[in-house]
Amino acid sequence: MMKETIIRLNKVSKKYHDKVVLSNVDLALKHGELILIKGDSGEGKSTLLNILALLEPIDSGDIYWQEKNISQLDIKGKKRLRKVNMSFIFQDYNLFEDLTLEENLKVFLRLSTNKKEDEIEADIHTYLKKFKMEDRKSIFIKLLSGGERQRIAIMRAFLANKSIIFADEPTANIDEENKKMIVNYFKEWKREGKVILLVSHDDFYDDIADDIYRLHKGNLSKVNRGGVK
Ligand SMILES: Nc1ncnc2c1ncn2[C@@H]1O[C@H](COP(=O)(O)OP(=O)(O)OP(=O)(O)O)[C@@H](O)[C@H]1O
Repeated sequence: MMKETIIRLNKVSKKYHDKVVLSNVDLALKHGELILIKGDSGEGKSTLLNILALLEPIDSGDIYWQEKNISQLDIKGKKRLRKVNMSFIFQDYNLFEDLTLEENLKVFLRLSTNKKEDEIEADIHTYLKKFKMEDRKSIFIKLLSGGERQRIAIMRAFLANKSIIFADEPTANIDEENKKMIVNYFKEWKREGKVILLVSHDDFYDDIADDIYRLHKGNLSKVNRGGVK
């Protein structure tokens, strides 16, 4: 079965001042796929992620949403697409330090979804259990470890239940055992038809990636994996 494309970049270029960060980049994100982006520091991985997330304007090229050209969409329209369809796992977590874990999840869901209060409560309960964090729910975020925060950031993206997940080095602080757990969640997301765009140096994800790309000097090239997926 052909996988449906959600978002696609066509010959997208971007520079900051004189520095070319992306040069004629083509990339399609399809339902049920995990795409891994690698590249040295400063090569433009976050810029690429931000462009796909409609957070960063482009200099030239086109962006298609379900094969409709949205390059000219205004900020409001982009924001709407983002709110309905996209969630993020960032390196700095963006958690509220002075709220408890449970309060964090509630505030997040109120802001990022249109779920009703009883749905929010039920979902939080389910996911706290799933991520084995029920016993941490009343603890202030500032008292939790780096690994726990990272798991919470990932749990939050699950809870938001959007079709595209953008993750920038999501497991930098996580031990092997928890990494395996996270990888299993990514697999579950793929099975549900979600798209995951992952920026990571970690070879840990190579096996579950449908495609791996390397960004270098503005060019995005597919890594040849010798036919093995
Ligand atoms: N808003 C901006 N204004 C000017 N230059 C920028 C801006 N954002 C990024 N850059 C520059 O563009 C280049 C690519 O940055 P980007 O953050 O996308 O790289 P990266 O591959 O994600 O790096 P890292 O792995 O270190 O996070 C860098 O040289 C950076 O300094």
